[in-house]
Amino acid sequence: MFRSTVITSRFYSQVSHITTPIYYPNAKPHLGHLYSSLMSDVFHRWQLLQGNESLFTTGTDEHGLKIQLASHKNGYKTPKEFVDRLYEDFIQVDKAFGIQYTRFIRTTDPDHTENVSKLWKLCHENGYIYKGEHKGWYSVSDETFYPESKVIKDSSSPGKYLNTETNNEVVYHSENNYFFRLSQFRNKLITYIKEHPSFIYPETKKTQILNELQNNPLQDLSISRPEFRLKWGISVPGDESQKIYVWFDALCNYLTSIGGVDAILDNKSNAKLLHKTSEIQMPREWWVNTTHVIGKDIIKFHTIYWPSFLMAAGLPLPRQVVVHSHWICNGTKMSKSLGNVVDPLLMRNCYGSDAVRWFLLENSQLEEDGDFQEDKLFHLTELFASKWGNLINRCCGSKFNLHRAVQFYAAEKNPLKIHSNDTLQKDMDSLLGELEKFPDFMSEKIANFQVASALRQAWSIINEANAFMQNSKPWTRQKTEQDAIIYTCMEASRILAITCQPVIPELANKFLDRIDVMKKNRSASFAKVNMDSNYGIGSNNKGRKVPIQRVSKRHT
Ligand SMILES: Nc1ncnc2c1ncn2[C@@H]1O[C@H](COP(=O)(O)OP(=O)(O)OP(=O)(O)O)[C@@H](O)[C@H]1O
Repeated sequence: MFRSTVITSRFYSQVSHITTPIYYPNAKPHLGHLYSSLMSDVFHRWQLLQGNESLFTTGTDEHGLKIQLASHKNGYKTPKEFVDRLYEDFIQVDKAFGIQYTRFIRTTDPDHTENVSKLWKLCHENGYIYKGEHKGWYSVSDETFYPESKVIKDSSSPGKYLNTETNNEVVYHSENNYFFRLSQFRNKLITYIKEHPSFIYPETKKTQILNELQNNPLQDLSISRPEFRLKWGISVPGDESQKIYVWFDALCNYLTSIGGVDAILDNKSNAKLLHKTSEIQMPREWWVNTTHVIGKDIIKFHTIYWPSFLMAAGLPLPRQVVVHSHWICNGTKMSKSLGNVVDPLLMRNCYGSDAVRWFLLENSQLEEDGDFQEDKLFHLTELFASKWGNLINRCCGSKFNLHRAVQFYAAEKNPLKIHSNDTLQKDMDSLLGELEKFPDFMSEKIANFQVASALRQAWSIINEANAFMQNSKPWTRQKTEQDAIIYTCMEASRILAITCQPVIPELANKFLDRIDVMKKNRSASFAKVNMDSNYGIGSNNKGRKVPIQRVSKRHT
């Protein structure tokens, strides 16, 4: 399921690999899944726009008891038939929203199952896995054992118990399992996190995990389940009576997707592990430049369990784990199990994929839960049409000549001047100044996964350009001043559209098409004032289509 063919890493400092969590295909994806994928997609597209090399992997976590039970409940003959049907829903959402992954990994892919066994064997050979008896409170829904201290009686159902972390039901169990010596990693993790202060991001999440590690000893972790209870999983190497715990299996996807354990250890491409058409050279370089984007619900698995598994296997750790907050609905986390979800496909059909993409990024903050409001999404589509679309329509009106303006100011490099009006000159200089700063501002925000403020800044520039157009009345002015105004406003649109391509790939390109920016002039290096001296050729011709249509609000 690779999309590209040969992936090289010529500039090691400029390679990056970004991942989403692999999602559990036990029900259709919702807006929360799209959000994690979108954050990763924007980061990946940004790297490509800069001419850097980037890999982006996402996928589905297809083993485990929850899938086994859901498949049975939904009347499927086997869990494989069930996941074969449901993973397509995730691909469909990715396609609908232009999520441009380089690999969609499924944990049932043969290279993955082989790779999980390898990781297990390494941890075992290094003495970090042993067999023992496991007693405790188990939640089927969370596939996790909880300590006694986190178990309470369910006040609404006598005889039932709940865990205090997720509020899901727990039952008391005793069984033989394999254990991972997690307890041995507490100090190693504390040291690593302190020495690599950006490993867990944002800062508050780093502090949370450090506090947790400093205040609580780590218990060894049960990493297998008896086959009679969990049929749908990867067998423990050398012991068919046990299946590997779903988190050990799932987390390993991040290694599989760029070549697997052996390839990373040897730092050689391992064609055998990969799909035949693709090859990743120097996989270790990609691995150490890997960023995991995750929701805060799975922070423990990615910042405690996963680094410990890697250390146990003698593998290096990824660069960073970026933890985002949740989209909530009716006061609680939007989740498949609760069903309190917003269907991304429905929103796309009503408002378009790019509007949803921009909306999710502009209305979210890494550290605060977000509330989805359809009214706001609709309002955004109005802004695209009435502010950005309208600015382009006006400058591309038949009274003006954008190409002439581009030639005069970009090609011939004449100074942009409005004579005898200091206020307008100031407005123009301010707009050009904002434009010069915008791409770097966006770059910094994308690197910090805080795109909202950059998108708000884009609106501020569009508003400034609209006000400048209105106040300067280009239709009343002589040619060179008229051209200076039209040119400045369309430089705003051009630079913003190039820079915002990773966020609104379709719409940005429609805007660029409308002002006849050549395809080869849409990379990051062109996002500078006066950088393109050859656009706008047919933009003021009569009969050109508007780049964006208004949409109606959905009746709810
Ligand atoms: N409400 C949400 N807001 C933001 N991200 C979410 C949300 N729900 C899921 N995600 C993303 O999906 C990941 C979890 O995937 P999962 O398939 O377990 O979703 P889920 O809806 O929580 O499922 P379930 O209800 O079955 O536990 C999160 O870590 C996050 O990346």
